Amino acid sequence: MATVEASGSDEKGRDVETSVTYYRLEEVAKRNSPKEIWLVIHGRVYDVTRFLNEHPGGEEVLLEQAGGDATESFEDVGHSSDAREMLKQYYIGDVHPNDLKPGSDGKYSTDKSFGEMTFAITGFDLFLFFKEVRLSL
Ligand code: HEM
Repeated sequence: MATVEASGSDEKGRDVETSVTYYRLEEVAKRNSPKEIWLVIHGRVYDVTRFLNEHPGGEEVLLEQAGGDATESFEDVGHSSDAREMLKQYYIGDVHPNDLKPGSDGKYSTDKSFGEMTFAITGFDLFLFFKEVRLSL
């Protein structure tokens, strides 16, 4: 874990101070039991321990993802904007830059979500390609 602090001024010249805590994936991976559950979603780390009993989708799905990258399963469900807003309450920091890779969409993500995202894009590209071929025959 490392906390980086930065200060500067915004576009209106006001002083701004910010800090972000970085977690290595191996630290996140240890928080994988009902006693303590952390998840990674889009390169951010969330401590969802106190959310376990409140999650409308149940605790089982959170436990399955505990300690790992839940980006794909979070997106697959098609969570509402309310659900995305709720994420803020559980945010504790970002994944350490050394554990992130750039994706083809220009965004950084962990190896796991990167790999799956690349596959999804390739699969869809192929689908479009074959549709195109069929249409042109
Ligand atoms: C901190 C992370 C999460 C938050 C804040 C969250 C929040 C919510 C909320 C508010 C709902 C109600 C429906 C909606 O508003 O979209 C919901 C439903 C659900 N969530 Fe999550 N969720 C999180 C993570 C996950 C993960 C990692 C999974 C993994 C599969 C998951 C699976 C589901 C399912 C299956 C439902 C039920 C959908 C339905 O019955 O229509 N959620 N979640």
